[in-house]
Amino acid sequence: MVKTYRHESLLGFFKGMSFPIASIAVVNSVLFGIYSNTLLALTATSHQERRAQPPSYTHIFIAGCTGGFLQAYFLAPFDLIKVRLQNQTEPRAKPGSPPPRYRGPVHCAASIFQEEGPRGLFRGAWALTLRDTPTMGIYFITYECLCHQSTPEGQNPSSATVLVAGGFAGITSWVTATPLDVIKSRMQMAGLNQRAHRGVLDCIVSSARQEGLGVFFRGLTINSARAFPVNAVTFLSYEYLLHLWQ
Ligand SMILES: CN(C)C(=N)NCCC[C@H](N)C(=O)O
Repeated sequence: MVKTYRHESLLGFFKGMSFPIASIAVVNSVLFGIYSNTLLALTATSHQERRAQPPSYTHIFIAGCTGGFLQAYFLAPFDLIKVRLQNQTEPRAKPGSPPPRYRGPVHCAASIFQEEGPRGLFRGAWALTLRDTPTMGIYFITYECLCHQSTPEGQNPSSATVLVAGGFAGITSWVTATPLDVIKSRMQMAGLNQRAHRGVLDCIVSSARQEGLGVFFRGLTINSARAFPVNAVTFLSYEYLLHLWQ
C-alpha cells in the first residue's frame, strides 16, 4: 500500500476500476441467473419453495459450477483489461515523460484487439474458467450450508445470517481460488511481456520452479479481506431482490 501510494498517489488504488464496475452487474446476473435456473431444472423447486424443501448439496454444487463456468466467458475480457491496467505501475505522468502504454480501459481494449487479435481479449480465459468452475460450487455450498445451520426449519435466513454466510462464502471461495488466480493473471500478462506460456500447466510448473510453492498464495490475505464485505453485500442484495420480486 505504501509503495503504491508513493509511486502513484491515491489514484493508484483505483486503477482499472471503471471496467469492473461496468461489468459486475452483467457478470453477477449471469452467475446468479444461471445458478438459480440450473437449481430449478435440477430440483423443480422455486427459490421460495427451497426454504421448505432444501436442495441437496450435490445439486447446489452442480448449479454453482455451471454458473461459474458460463460466467467466466463474460468476465474474461473485463478481467483481462483490469489486470493489464493494474499492472501498469509507472508513476503518474509528469510533463515530458512518455505516456503510459494504455491510456484507459477503452484504449486498453482497442490496443489488445489490434496487437493481439480478437482472441487476445480472451487471453487467460481457460485459467479463469478453471478458477471459477469449482470455486463457485464451493461458494454456493458454503453460503447455503451456513444459512441452513443458523436458520430454523422452513424460515428465511435473517439479514445478519445472509451477511455473515455471504462473507464466509466469499472468503472460502477466494482461499480455494487464489492459486489459479495467480496463474490466470500471469497468463493474462504474458501477451504484454512477450513471455509465452505453453498453457496453464506450463505456467504452473514454471512459476513453482522459479518462485517456490509460496507463489500460489500471493494476494491471499488481500483477496480474503476484500471477499468478506463484497460477498456479504452481494448475497444480501440477491436475497432482497428475489424477495421483492416474488
Ligand atoms: C474466483 N472466485 C473465488 C470467485 N469467483 N468467488 C466468488 C466470489 C465472486 C465475487 N464476484 C467476488 O469478486 O468476490
